[in-house]
Amino acid sequence: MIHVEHVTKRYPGARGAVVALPPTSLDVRRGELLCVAGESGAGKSTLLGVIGLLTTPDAGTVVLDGRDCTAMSNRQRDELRSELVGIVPQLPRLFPELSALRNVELARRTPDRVATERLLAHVGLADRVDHAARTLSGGEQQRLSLARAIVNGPPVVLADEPTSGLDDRNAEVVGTLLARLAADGAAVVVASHDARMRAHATRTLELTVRSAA
Ligand SMILES: Nc1ncnc2c1ncn2[C@@H]1O[C@H](COP(=O)(O)OP(=O)(O)OP(=O)(O)O)[C@@H](O)[C@H]1O
Repeated sequence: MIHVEHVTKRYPGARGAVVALPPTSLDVRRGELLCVAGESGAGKSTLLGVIGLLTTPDAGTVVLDGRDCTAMSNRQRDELRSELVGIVPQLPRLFPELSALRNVELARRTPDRVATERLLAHVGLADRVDHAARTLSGGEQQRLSLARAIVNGPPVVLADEPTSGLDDRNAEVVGTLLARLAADGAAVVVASHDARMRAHATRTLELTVRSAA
């Protein structure tokens, strides 16, 4: 489902180029949960951005569901992303004044209140359906963010540090939900240096900080 070959990314810096992502290759099939680990600055978020077609690599190839994204226009990339990819950002991006239900319904391609309530129950928010997002706890907001990302059943799910700042109970809930998505047939990639998240992975890829040559 995800094929990444020799992608790299650098940014210009005051003291020479910054290596945001060293040459990286990976394959993730449906049913797998890959944990991308590595110290701060190793390129985990950059790699997720490249896979999610938000960041264009300097070199290398990204193929999603058999479709080579290398030469795609921004519009084609946007369309493919909305068709295939669900992204759980590091910090939940929610509409704070809107209810949990509205937050998910706005992300849904075809409105379906009953299905949204079922999804919210699935992520443990059955009793928070009508609560404004801003009134939810950090763990609840993270689960709501996950619900938004998966509402259209994307075959590719990318999550950036989904357990950071969560207590053990919420971290376990989020890790279990992501593992279940993989078991149900998604290709899941999680950027995390959290051992609690790594415990749910079928595989781990360790990135290391590189300095520009
Ligand atoms: N837009 C950008 N412009 C300049 N430098 C960037 C940009 N994005 C990332 N970088 C640099 O690239 C490197 C990798 O960043 P990235 O956010 O991918 O690391 P990370 O492994 O996700 O780190 P963390 O665990 O702290 O979130 C860092 O040195 C970062 O400062």
